[in-house]
Amino acid sequence: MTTTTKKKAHLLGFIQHGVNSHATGMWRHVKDKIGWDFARPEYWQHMARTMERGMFDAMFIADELAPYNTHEDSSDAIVKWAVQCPTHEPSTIVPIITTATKHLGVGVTLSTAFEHPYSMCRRLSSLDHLSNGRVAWNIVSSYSKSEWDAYGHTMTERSGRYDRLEEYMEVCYQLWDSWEPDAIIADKASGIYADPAKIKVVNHEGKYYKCHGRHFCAPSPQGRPVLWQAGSSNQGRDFAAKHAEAIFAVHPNVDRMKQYATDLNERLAGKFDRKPGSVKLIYGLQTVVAETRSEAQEKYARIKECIPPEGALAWMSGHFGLDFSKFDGDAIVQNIEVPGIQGLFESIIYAKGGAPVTVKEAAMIYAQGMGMPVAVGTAKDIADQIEQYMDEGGADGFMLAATYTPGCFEEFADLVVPELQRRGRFRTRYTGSTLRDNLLED
Ligand SMILES: Cc1cc2nc3c(=O)[nH]c(=O)nc-3n(C[C@H](O)[C@H](O)[C@H](O)COP(=O)(O)O)c2cc1C
Repeated sequence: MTTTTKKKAHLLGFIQHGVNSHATGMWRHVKDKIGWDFARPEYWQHMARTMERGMFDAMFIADELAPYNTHEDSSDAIVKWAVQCPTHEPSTIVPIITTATKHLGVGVTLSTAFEHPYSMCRRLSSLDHLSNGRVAWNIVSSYSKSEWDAYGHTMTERSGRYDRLEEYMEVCYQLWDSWEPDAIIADKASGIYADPAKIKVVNHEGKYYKCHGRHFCAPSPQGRPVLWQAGSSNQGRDFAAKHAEAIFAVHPNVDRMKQYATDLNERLAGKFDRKPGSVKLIYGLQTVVAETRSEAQEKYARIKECIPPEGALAWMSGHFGLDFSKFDGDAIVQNIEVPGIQGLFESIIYAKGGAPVTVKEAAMIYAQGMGMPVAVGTAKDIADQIEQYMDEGGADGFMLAATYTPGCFEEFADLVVPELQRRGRFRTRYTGSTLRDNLLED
């Protein structure tokens, strides 16, 4: 008789370096950040230790570079309702998180749009050194007009952004791979620190970038950060299948998850000669856990009460690059095309299994957790749902969207993690020494 071992889940805490993450209005929840200030290191140290106690793979920090300004051609509603605003620079908290922990990784979202690959590589190599190899990079290229306005550039359209991103990665790989492993001699007697013959000068003259110089950092523990991606258009999926080691996707139900996993595996094998299943598929999930189902439903209702309708609509306008204030609240989203994040818009379109969703409904669904499925119930209920998404939907793990913090992660670590461990679906100790080791293990 053969027994098949079911795969174990990977877990990440999905947040922003700001007053509010991805559940709009959560800053006003009675349990949010009691005694904590998001702009102080103690909060991040506590969040990090909580996630490490729960044996998460990493904390994953989303980012955008400026408040959205699509809604009514303004960022008023965004600042008024704290819609991902204020948000501080994400890489500044990486060393705080990694010095408070031994194993927890950090995924950091950094846009390529306004930064040269040379300084991006230097920053990421430095962070990988300081964290002992626990850094991932969520590669984004600025989908929001507000970012281009803030940096004083005209926004390029999607295909141009991906074209440029390809070249960006080419430069990054050259820089990260330019030091041979034995380039450092550090011979005090002769005074020779490194062998120049073993450190390539990168000479890149491309359509978008020029780079002539040596990478300023010696090879870091992981060599390069774990490469993460969340592109969801056709081009975005190809980019992810070519470059990513892990993907973050949001799908509201098992069927959509299954379709996505099949599509990705076809791209991996068919277009990029990579093994199907070799890229970790991490799906967004929001959880509301309690000792009883009725208590969990009660909690969920309190969370939803915090959402400000205007802030919800403004967030949707920001993510999808379209001014939803111009639409009738009863207009059907299935009839609307958006220029912004395609994959997340699909999570709205399929929010009711493909049945019509109005703009008004969409805004409230989206504002509560970016269109992710919400698991509400006891630890057993949530573990059942997690197992189903893994066994039927192809998930390798979950990006757990914050509600009130740090409470939602404390509750998950205390209640859901032990249940998953009892079922053999989650690690009971960290086995790897780097984020890549831990994340890529089965
Ligand atoms: C689940 C998910 C999370 C994302 N998080 C971010 C983010 O934090 N910052 C950002 O600038 N873009 C983010 N994006 C945007 C994408 O990485 C990508 O740039 C955008 O979707 C445009 O590419 P696409 O048209 O291929 O989807 C996210 C997208 C998805 C699907």
